[in-house]
Amino acid sequence: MQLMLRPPTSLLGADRAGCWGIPPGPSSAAATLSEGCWGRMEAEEERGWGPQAGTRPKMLPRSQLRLSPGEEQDGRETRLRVVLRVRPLTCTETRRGDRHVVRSLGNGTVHVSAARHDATFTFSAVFDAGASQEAVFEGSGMRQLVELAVEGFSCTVFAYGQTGSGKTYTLMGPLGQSDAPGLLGLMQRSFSFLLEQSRGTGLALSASYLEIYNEQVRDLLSAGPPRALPLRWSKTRGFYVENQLSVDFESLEAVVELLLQGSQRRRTSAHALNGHSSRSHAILTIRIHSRAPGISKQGSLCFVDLAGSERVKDTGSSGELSMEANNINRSLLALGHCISLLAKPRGKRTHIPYRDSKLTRLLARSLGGSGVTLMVACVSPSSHCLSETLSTLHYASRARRVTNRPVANRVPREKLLQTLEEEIQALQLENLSLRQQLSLPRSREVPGACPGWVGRYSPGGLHCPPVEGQLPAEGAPAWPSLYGLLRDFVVENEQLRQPQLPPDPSSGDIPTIPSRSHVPHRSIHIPLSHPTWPRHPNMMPTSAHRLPKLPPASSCPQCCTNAIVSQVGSVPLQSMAGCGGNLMAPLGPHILPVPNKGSASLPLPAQDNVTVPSCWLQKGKWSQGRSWCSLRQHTVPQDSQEATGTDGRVVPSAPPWPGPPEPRAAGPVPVLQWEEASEWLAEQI
Ligand SMILES: Nc1ncnc2c1ncn2[C@@H]1O[C@H](COP(=O)(O)OP(=O)(O)OP(=O)(O)O)[C@@H](O)[C@H]1O
Repeated sequence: MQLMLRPPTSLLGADRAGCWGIPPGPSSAAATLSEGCWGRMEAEEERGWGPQAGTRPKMLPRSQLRLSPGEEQDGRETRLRVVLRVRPLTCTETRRGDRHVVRSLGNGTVHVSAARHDATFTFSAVFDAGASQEAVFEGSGMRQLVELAVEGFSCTVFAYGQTGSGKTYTLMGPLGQSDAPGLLGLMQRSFSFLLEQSRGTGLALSASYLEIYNEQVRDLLSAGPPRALPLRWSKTRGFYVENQLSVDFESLEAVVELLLQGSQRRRTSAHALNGHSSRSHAILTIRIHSRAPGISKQGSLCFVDLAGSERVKDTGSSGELSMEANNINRSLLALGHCISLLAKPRGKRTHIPYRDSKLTRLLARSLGGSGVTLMVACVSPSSHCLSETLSTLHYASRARRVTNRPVANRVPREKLLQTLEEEIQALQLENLSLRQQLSLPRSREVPGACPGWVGRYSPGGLHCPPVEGQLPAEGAPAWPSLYGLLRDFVVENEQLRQPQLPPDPSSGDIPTIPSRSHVPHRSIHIPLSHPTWPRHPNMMPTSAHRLPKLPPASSCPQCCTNAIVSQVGSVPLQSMAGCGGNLMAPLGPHILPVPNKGSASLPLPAQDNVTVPSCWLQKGKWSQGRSWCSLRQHTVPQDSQEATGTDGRVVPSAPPWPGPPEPRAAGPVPVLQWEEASEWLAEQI
């Protein structure tokens, strides 16, 4: 699909033609943006930057939008950017003889005039009825928002306004009219720009689409009758929807098709003010995972098409329609309440009642959180809608005072790896110092073991290049090996400290143990019952060593074939968990299982969502796509769950996963979630 971002004049004419009355006054108000990043734009708006009537939208130089890998912008207070769009009068309004009561004065200012209501409001940009879809895309700052999402920020654009004020039109344009590219909305233009950005940069893109209908969260992409999905909260992720379907895409056609499919499933009805009124809030989220080597960022771009506020007497709703309207109004009220509280200076803010509605829970990050947010307020210029218009304008003005502290999202895996590496390094240094005190050799080199391993994890050389064939390749999951190393160092540490332990046959060299008072004591938390934890009655560390949960390596049938060799550590391993006893290494180097990239046992990012390739959405592939969910369950062999080990040998044991301490039977167990692991690790270290 070719997206023409600058529509021919004829198409713009079509946009304005027909029933739509174009008001007199300033020509197409396209905002002129300051040059700089999002934060700078806001600062300059404060100094009077805003839309200039009649000027062409100006694109920001890309170089100025790029954030450095250090993200020096992170955490800085940034205001919500609020722009206003005034739609043209509809046929009905024109026929009725409604007057224009909303006029753009330029410079981001809009004037509302009516008998007893005369008011002026200022926004970051104002688009009057003549503004094209392109002008809104360029002038609203949407392009910058996409760029920030690519940089790892959680970006949200939400359209707010009375029913029939043009929210859906602004975000999606008239859906299904692919022959009129000039009418494409912010979404399609953003997709197109995003895909342009992703070319050759290794971005992985996926989309999810849900609606909040009558306070129920429903997946718009999953097949079958809509069913409510649970909304959960976690310390690291905040509020999130569990089991939401997420679909990978690589082309504009694919994502536009998803948008179309989802929107067709969304609840809509006709009422007096809109023949195709949305009865639910819709949230389409694009997740952007940058796979560039070095820095791994995970941004998101979220489009929120709020259902319109409505006065039941105006819309003539009754029965189901009126119940929907009540739910819509209630959630918008909760949103307004949060915005009012968030508009206060940070020091004076009280508790923000995000939990009052599903909508505010899902928007928590975008409002007062760590995201970057654009609000497009939509109004009708009609005198008939005056009070609703004023209400929207007040609402939007208040939203301008809300501030966020945007923080770019790094993939948790990165943090996890970094923390593990730091722990390993610290432990290694400590063991070295213990060995010095015991007059032992500096390290227990095992003849024939790979030198690269030690090189990489020597105190000063955590990041030395790996030796080919012995370490995980670039992009391969390194952390199972890091866990193995950490465990080895912990065991060695305990051996060096505890005289009653049997000497390590591989080194045979632990003479005396210093008293604890002589050595600095470190506490590394490792779950003793972890499958890779070597069980020995005498080897139980006195400090509660606990490692973050790991998926049982046993689940990966290939892990043995992909084993890597470690020469660090010397615990007499009878067998390694998850390798069915094949990895016995009582005297030699440890063999640590490295599951294949993408194998079922590996924790994948974003596991709360079920990700399927977009092709599965095609007819006939749904069942396959859905059943993929169940791949997240895998089997742990019985032997890896037993913990005997009274003979001084290390025997694998079943790990009690945090939660209810039920003994787990052999069979499917849940795969570790990255979020859980990193969360727990963060808590423990
Ligand atoms: N800027 C515009 N130019 C031309 N037509 C518009 C514009 N804005 C809205 N419309 C038309 O107005 C009608 C109502 O718009 P839309 O459905 O987008 O409103 P809405 O705010 O999403 O309403 P609801 O909240 O009820 O879903 C549609 O027919 C749409 O095509």
